[in-house]
Amino acid sequence: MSFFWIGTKPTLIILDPELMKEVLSDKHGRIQKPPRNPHIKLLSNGLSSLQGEKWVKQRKLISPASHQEKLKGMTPAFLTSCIELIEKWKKKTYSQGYCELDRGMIFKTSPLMLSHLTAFEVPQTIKVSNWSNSIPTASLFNLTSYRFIPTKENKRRMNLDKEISSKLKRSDRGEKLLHWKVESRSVDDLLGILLQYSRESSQADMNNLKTTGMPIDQVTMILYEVLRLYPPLVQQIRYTCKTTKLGDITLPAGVQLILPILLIHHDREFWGDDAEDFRPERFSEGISKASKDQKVAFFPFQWGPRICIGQNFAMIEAKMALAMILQHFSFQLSPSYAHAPNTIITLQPQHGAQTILHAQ
Ligand code: HEM
Repeated sequence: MSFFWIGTKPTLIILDPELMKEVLSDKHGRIQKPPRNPHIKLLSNGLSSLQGEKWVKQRKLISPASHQEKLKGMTPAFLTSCIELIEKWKKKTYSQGYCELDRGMIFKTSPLMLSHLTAFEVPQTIKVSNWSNSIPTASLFNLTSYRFIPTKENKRRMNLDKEISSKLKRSDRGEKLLHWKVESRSVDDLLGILLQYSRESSQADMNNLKTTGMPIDQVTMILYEVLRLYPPLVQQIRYTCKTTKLGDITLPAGVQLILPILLIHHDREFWGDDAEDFRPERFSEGISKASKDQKVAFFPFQWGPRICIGQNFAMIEAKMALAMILQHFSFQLSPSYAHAPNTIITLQPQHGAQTILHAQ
């Protein structure tokens, strides 16, 4: 633990994963998330920014949709999305057998993805990928009214917002979703909508995926290792709102707690001398055995009651997408790629992730 001041805020950086878990597991309202500034609220005004009773209510409402069993039923919908993407890439590679892509292709706003994210009320994945250029400017001018000034970036953001809303309104599923949101009906309704999506047409591809025997466990391992080296959220901030005992020390109210996820994910003390290397095999026996002394030092989805509600969803979707894509294409970094991870709310490649895609 190291203690210092940021401006007028007494701040504690927590470097011990056990203490980090303690902070994130607080159920007594002693430790909370800091209030968000209005620009961040624009990006994400759903569950992740709620506190107290409102959070408890909404989390309870959404939780059933995030359980593994429920999500399994959504595989046809995931598959359809992947097939659409593969078809698009096949067209691009058709003439030369390869093409160069930049990041963001996967996050092009497919109706399915829109409905997923809206369902959980986390529009940030889409919005961050599209708005990333506007954020540094916004954070420079940390003024509540800045977002209303009709700058080029603000206009782009407003248009994107309109586009997303109108896409949702146009599609049948979208209409149902909006209805669902307005009336707060059961989450099962939403899953029903997603399940209907192309159930029959994608069954053949599901069978195909099974017979080609992709080493799905290895795909998992790869995803974990990527999330260890490049966790989308590099740190979490909390603050004590009451006197709080943490480990051996008692903190007064008003102490800012910084949880440096990225730093812990790269710490040799927990991951060994090869902490900087990309070595998916370290997860071959699961998360708890991946780090030294079986201490869990892996927090890409956070921990405790506010753990990412979309983690199963994200992992299933990513696993399936990767397994399917690798059956049709191989990847190679483009010579124009420059490795420069950068944080604009989430960790992302500053100059893009130019990749050469080869049709198999
Ligand atoms: C690799 C992908 C993802 C990662 C690494 C990730 C990570 C995280 C993290 C670290 C948090 C805690 C944020 C905080 O407390 O400030 C969080 C919260 C959340 N995530 Fe994710 N997430 C991912 C994908 C998703 C997806 C696909 C969804 C929805 C379908 C989702 C929905 C949410 C929600 C609703 C919360 C707020 C939970 C709460 O406050 O109770 N996430 N996520």
